[in-house]
Amino acid sequence: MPKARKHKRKTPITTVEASARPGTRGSSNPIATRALIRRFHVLIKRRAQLEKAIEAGDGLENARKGLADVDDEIEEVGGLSAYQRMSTIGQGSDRGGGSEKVLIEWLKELGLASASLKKHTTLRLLEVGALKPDNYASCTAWIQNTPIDLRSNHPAIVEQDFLLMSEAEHREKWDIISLSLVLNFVPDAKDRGRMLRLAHTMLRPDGLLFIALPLPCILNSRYLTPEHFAGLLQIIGLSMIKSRWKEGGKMAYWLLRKTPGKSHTTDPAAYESKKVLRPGKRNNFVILL
Ligand SMILES: C[S@@+](CC[C@H](N)C(=O)[O-])C[C@H]1O[C@@H](n2cnc3c(N)ncnc32)[C@H](O)[C@@H]1O
Repeated sequence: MPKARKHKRKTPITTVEASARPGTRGSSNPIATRALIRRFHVLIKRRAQLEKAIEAGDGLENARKGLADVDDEIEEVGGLSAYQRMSTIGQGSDRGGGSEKVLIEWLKELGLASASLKKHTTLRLLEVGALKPDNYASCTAWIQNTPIDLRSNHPAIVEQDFLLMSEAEHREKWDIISLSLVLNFVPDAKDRGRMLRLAHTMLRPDGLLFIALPLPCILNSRYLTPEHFAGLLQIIGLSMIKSRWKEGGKMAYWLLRKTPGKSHTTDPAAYESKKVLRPGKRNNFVILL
């Protein structure tokens, strides 16, 4: 466990740009929006580290003080609700629209829309990390969406932590699960791995998992490359059927199919602790089993 660092307060994000402040309707400044999103990610990661330190009894006094400081700053920047608002604004414009467009396009390409319409059935979709209740409103004839989020900002979004959903209750229940910009929000690398395994359990045989991540998570991480990520997915029992990103782009998308058996071609030990795969000035994003 790293020592609790002396907390040096940075300039509060709320002073960066007035239009990005919590309670303000929108930001016309994408730099301020991205600054808040990035700072929020740093704060929740630090928070998770401090909570672990407290649990383990490491440097208790410093860790408690650090946690109180982090909580103060999270509150100062407007908490999860400000983060969600900035995400809606920032990512929408960064991506030219929500990632649901990519998923819908792929499902249509696979013939799933027409097959469901023909059979008069709907695909059960669990949308994890839903900022809006109606992302799939154009597909209600063939998709029955259940949007969930840690913090619901609409009555139609169920307030639920995906990591706390009952495995027994949801085993093989879902046709599709969407984790769009959610794995990178989860502060702990092992919890990210747990999230993928849980999604695998909750999908019906042949079910589909959709993942969206900011491109630097795989193209500019010390610990994760596209190939390493593909190996991890294989171990969990997810085979890649579609992927999309371009050099210089902002986002990466994957569509994965639950496979019956887990792959034994890759050594799971390679995914249990982080290893530097590319040195240099890079980010630390990683997913561990
Ligand atoms: C960056 S937003 C992404 C929203 C949207 N899916 C998109 O692609 O734009 C991440 C959302 O995931 C939610 N989230 C993170 N971890 C979660 C969990 N364990 N269970 C449910 N929602 C979660 C956060 O509360 C946040 O609203």
